[in-house]
Amino acid sequence: MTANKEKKIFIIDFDSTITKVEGLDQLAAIALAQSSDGEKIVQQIKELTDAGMNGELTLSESLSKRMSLLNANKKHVAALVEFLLENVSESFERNKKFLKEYADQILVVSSGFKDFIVPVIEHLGLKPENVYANTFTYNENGDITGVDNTNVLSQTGGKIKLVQSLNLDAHVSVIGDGFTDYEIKQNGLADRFYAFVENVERQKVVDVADFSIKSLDEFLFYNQLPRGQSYPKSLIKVLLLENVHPAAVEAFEQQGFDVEFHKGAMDEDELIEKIKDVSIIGIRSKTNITKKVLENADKLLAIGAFCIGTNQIDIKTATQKGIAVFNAPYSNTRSVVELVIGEMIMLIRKVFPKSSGMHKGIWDKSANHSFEVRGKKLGMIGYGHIGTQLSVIGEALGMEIYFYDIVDKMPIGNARKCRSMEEVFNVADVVSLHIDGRKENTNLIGEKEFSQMKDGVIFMNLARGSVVEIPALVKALKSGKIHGAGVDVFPEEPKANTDPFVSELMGLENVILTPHIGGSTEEAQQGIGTYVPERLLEYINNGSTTGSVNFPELTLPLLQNSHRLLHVHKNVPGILAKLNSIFAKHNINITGQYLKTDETLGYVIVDIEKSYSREFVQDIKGIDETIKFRMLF
Ligand SMILES: NC(=O)c1ccc[n+]([C@@H]2O[C@H](COP(=O)([O-])OP(=O)(O)OC[C@H]3O[C@@H](n4cnc5c(N)ncnc54)[C@H](O)[C@@H]3O)[C@@H](O)[C@H]2O)c1
Ligand SMILES: O=C(O)[C@H](O)COP(=O)(O)O
Repeated sequence: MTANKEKKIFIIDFDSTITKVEGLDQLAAIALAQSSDGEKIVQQIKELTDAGMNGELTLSESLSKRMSLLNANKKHVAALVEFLLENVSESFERNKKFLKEYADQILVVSSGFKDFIVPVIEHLGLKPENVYANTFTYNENGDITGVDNTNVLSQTGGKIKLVQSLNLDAHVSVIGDGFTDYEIKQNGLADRFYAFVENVERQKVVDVADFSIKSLDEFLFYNQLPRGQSYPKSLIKVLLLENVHPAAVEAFEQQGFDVEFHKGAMDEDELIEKIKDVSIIGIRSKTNITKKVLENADKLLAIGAFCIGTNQIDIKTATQKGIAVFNAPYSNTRSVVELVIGEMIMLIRKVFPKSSGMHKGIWDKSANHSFEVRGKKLGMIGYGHIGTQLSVIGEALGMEIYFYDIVDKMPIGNARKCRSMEEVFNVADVVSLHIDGRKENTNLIGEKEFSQMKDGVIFMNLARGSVVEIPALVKALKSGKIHGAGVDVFPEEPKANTDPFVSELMGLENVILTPHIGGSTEEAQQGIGTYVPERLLEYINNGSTTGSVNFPELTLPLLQNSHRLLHVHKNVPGILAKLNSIFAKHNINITGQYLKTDETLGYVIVDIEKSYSREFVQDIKGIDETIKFRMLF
């Protein structure tokens, strides 16, 4: 092209680019909703659309075939407009400011129809006079009869002819999802073609594109244009493992992140490979984020444990690398407590052996060795969120509560604090573990501890598999020392539901085995699926570290009319002075400053006026103790 490169024109496709769907397909779905073979016809129309977009059919062939199948009128078009307004691509909705500001330079060129395009682009602040598209023809009843055939866009090669006729003397960028969008560039009428894959990815189109973009934000970022996101979220990879709740996937996708979801956990080798381009990872209890994994995680900003326990994460290394870790400290507390109560009653009544007998035709009606929980002593090791909640409900069932915690805890209700585990073991009819999985707790309960318990005790572990020596538990069960056990967590757990489970506890009488489902209720998972992404997004979008398990906690005001500098550094004396001297050297006007430190980390947030130089940013990054540095605006 020989053109005035100073002037920039943006040609944007409509269907599946500005909106999430193809307008004509959707019109067919609306118009044929009541028809008996409607679904079949809609499918045919979709296939014809695709064939046109992929270049397998000429556009006029695709359009005329689709029109002959369509049976729509003005009422359906109005319903379509309503639908499209609800289904504008997220990144276009996000960047209305750019669209409005650059409206004179944006041309919407589409083989769709002005009848539904114009109301949508007006909603985005674009100009109707800059829309080049087809129009329907209607009869006197308002039924669509066809297309205005005099419009070049109804013909094969229509977009090329149209752009040719515009004689654009400018640097032209085309953004679209279809092959016909690429053809504008192919015919020398544009400088760049961007394949837009936020809604649909057509390989044939991606293959010929100069760039493939997952959002409008990416286009604006590459072209240094005003945008709603300082760094396009579609370039930020979020890896969600272990079947976290769909609410989590939705939370990230809604904001335009590049989300990858897996049902199972990943082992170390897989993770080492995967983590390289991941910025946020979401896991549950089965994925170990080890030192080796973290050594390969140079882009990683945050880890979300979609559960309570964080012992599967090497927190020390994460902190040294300036990676913030979040969890859901109480979203599944109640679910665990309910399972403990349920199992405790089943175990003390010996319900499971009786039930298994019944399935084999054995009728064993007897009260022998079956008890109520009322009046019994419930002993807990660990009196945190779960322990205290269990304390309340156990007491409501008429139990006496005893507990031991390494931290001094206030007893709830009539619960009694013990000074050692042994004191609890000596007195309890039911022992339940509610400690965390820190290294020091590995094999905390073994032969010695079981021997300190009362004969015929009920033992429950719904905390962590690593805290109990399984051979010792098996021995105590076989000897009758333990009357029944409920075990939900194991030293070795399958990574996925398809992997087998093996344990010495299998086949023992009055032992309830559950596959680590203490926190697996719809309610808990829904709560966690909302809570953890909220924390992660607050951190990524705003810098707030509310609820972080390893970062100094700071809840920051929303960023307004400033740029925010987030500086994570080793907590040694003099960093603030170094930062301030750089601000002074570059004459930076500070509009807000926040600082929080703990033993290892310092976290400084500075809001500054928008103008600053590249050298200023380099100077900040150059501070020796810098661990991580980000700018938000
Ligand atoms: N089975 C499941 O699905 C499931 C679900 C949720 C939580 N959990 C496990 O339950 C654990 C407890 O959860 P929480 O929310 O109550 O955690 P929490 O952190 O609120 O409470 C743990 C308590 O244990 C105490 N503690 C740690 N080590 C101890 C020791 N050796 N002796 C005595 N006390 C000790 C701590 O001081 C703390 O008060 C979690 O860490 C997690 O591992 C399992
Ligand atoms: O730490 C927890 O919250 C529990 O162990 C539950 O873990 P999960 O999410 O892997 O079921």
